[in-house]
Amino acid sequence: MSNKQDSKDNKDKLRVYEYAKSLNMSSKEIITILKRLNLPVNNHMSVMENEMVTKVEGFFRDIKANAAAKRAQESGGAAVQTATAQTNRPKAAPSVQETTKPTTQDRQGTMNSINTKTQQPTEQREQRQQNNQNSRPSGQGQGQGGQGRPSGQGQGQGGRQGGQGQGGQGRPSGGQGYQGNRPSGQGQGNRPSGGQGQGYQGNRPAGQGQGQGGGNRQGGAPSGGGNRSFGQGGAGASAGNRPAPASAPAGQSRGFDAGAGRGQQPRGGSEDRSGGKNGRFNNGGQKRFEDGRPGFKGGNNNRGGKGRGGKGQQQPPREKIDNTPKKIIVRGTLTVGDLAKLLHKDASEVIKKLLFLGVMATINQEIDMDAIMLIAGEYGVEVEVKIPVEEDAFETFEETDEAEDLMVRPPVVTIMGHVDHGKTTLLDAIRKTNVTGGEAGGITQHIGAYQVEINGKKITFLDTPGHEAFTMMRARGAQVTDITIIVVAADDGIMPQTVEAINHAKAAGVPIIVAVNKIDKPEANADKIKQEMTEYELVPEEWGGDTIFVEVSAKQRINLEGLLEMILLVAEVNEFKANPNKRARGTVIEAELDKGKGPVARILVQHGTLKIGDAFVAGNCFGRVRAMVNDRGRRLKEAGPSTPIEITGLTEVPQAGDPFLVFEDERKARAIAERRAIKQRQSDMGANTRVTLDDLFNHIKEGEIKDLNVIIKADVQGSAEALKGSLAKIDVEGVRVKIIHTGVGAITESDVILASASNAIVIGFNVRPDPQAEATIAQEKVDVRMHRVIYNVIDEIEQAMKGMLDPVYKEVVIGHAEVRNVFKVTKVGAIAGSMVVDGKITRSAEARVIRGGIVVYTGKIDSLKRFKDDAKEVASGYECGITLERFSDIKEGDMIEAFIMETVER
Ligand SMILES: Nc1nc2c(ncn2[C@@H]2O[C@H](COP(=O)(O)OP(=O)(O)OP(=O)(O)O)[C@@H](O)[C@H]2O)c(=O)[nH]1
Repeated sequence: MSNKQDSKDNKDKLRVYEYAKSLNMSSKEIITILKRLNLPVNNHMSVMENEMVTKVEGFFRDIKANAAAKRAQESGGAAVQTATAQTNRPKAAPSVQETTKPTTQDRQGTMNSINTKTQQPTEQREQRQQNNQNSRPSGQGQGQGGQGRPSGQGQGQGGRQGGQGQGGQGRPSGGQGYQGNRPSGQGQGNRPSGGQGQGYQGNRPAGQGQGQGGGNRQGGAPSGGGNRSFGQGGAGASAGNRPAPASAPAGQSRGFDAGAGRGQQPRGGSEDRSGGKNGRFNNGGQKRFEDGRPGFKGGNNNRGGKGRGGKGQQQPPREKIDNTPKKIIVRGTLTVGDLAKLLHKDASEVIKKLLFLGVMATINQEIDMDAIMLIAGEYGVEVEVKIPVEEDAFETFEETDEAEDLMVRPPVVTIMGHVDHGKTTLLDAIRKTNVTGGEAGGITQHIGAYQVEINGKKITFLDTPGHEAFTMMRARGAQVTDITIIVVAADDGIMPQTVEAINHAKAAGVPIIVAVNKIDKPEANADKIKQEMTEYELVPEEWGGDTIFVEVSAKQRINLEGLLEMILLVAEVNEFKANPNKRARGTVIEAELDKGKGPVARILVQHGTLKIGDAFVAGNCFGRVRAMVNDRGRRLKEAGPSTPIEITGLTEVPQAGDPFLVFEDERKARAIAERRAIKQRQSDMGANTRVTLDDLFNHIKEGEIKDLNVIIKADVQGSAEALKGSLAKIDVEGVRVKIIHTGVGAITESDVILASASNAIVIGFNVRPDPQAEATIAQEKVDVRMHRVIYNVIDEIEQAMKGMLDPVYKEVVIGHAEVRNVFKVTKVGAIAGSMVVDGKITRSAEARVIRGGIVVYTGKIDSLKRFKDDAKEVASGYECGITLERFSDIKEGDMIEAFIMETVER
């Protein structure tokens, strides 16, 4: 019971938003007013007690009263009239509330709904209808109205809303319509409840009262020239309709009010319309209300007034409650309606402003950023543009930095060159050459890259020499290297891999420094190297080119500083910079599953600063930086641009070349990583079915190709790559291996699901499935093979692939028998009495009959007999009787050739 009661109470409670809606205001506006009145309010759901409603209404009333007073002061006679009108009004208007309330019909509606919740709507509608009917017929009003406001008036209200009585005004008829109403208005005067017309006017109290007063007067007066457009229109009409307007002051004033109301509000048109639809008077009310809220539509009102020719009656500026926001946040384009909402303006107002800017737009039309800026500028509102970014594909965008935020960062260097030319020796020599102060003697740790310091400046070297790693990174979209060093042994010269390295560096557009190594060797000839290099457009500076050549000996540690200085010089010229004061972004250089630490990733921070505790996404994995160590094994709290570090705190093992970005929290990082993983899987699966033009011919040529889809999971990236390479080389006719996914770390549930969806087998190399994956494997019946030796994997796959092939058969002729006699036996057919002339004839063999060199039959042997007994086989030199399946046209002299189909080993 009590619950019911509660819910009933709840229902009966008036919430801020409901109240605001009833006034056609925003909750924010009401909240602002409530706060201004020191009334307790939290948000739009706060309950509006009756007392609060009263106070708010009092507030409106005060505003209007003030405005009225001002106007009264300013315009003498009119004021008197107004006063009269007002004093009259109470009589006409039965309810005090109505007369005193500054608000609108809407508001009344609300009040009604609170207090009485009654018949008004119906009554209104009826009235409205009357109005309409009344209004239409009469021509006068029109004429005047028409004159009053050039074009607009009729329109808005008139035309369509004619329906509403007000509309009536819109159209000339409006005036009349209204007055048509009047009668009822008056009638209402008599009937307390009736009162919309009155309510209407009642609401009007001050501002409008005045305006109308003026209007009325004029209407009433012989001169009748309505000063106020509408009011006048109305007045005129009313005058016309009603013989003695003056005698019915209240009525007039109302009539007027109404007229004025509309007249003043150009906007009214649209609202009227809606009102019209609802069949309520609310519109009128709204307009009034708007009048009442000068800040809101004051401008329009004024304009409207003028438009309608309110010559003499200049409306004094009204007080405004300015609820225009100071700043709006815009994400991309907006519709006019949305912009209007953001600006707390009427859409029609915005549309009008757009028109002035030369843009014709409807409420639902999208407007671009420029127009948004202009409109907001018109209201003095600041616009903050937030362009939403595709955070899932975070590697594709990068925050732009202001020039002043950028700071010089260490260059990142990769060493490339031919086998045995000394890459590794050089990397090791450099690592030892210069140890950052205070860290000498620190145990160097392999983290995929290291830093050295020379002349107080740092250089970062990627530890994996060779262009394969370099290009693999690049293929994965990671541009990590700033400078490449091409090592050439001075005793050897340019070799194939030297050329490849040059081409890879050039393709990446990365500056090249040539290190001519092994200069200690007696047979070293640096000039020969330089000469050869010119063929690849690498011309030494001393020969007029722009390539830096440095002669070094990695082994003897000769001129290593010279090389480092040259690196710094190139870096300086290229101005490698980054903004250290933002979230970290980088690239995974290596990653693995460490037995003790779990997944670890070696990362090169490229932008921003990575800190302990940062949540991040690396490829399709996510995590929170638990610990960070540098190449000296030193624990770091943060790492800036170009710093290589090893981090723990990942949930899975990412891949080398994966992009890395810090996000505000782990939840977001997880969500992004998961979406990236799904996307990747989808594209992996899509890749299976996708046929490119390049591929098309192969597909056609291969006819029905068979793919063995394979997913590789390995303990380290290197093994995964090695397996991938070896499997790709398996050559079994008609079948090929398709690696659909490779990864480092345990076999996960998502691997198994991918395998199941793409009918793939999973190869685990030195890794095991995790517990969830185990369950899914059983459920999905996925073939998972665990191996520790690469050779075994290849062998197993090769076998499996052979098994997939359709068996290939070869025909083997086993013997011939010559037909010597033919016996026809009823029900049996023809028996060929034959002599086996070579090989043998077996019961299970197939046979063909050759007559004069032509095959006349191929089929199966039906029976083979030796005398009367069935025989399994009959050897050469023996006679036998043979019948053939469904063939009895055998003739003497025919040769029966027996053959079998043998499977061929591949
Ligand atoms: N004399 C002399 N020998 C050198 C020098 N630099 C490297 N070597 C020797 O050259 C051989 C190959 O050196 P690595 O550093 O392994 O060459 P690499 O280019 O890394 O070779 P891969 O790793 O196979 O690609 C080793 O025996 C080194 O000792 C040098 O400056 N002078």
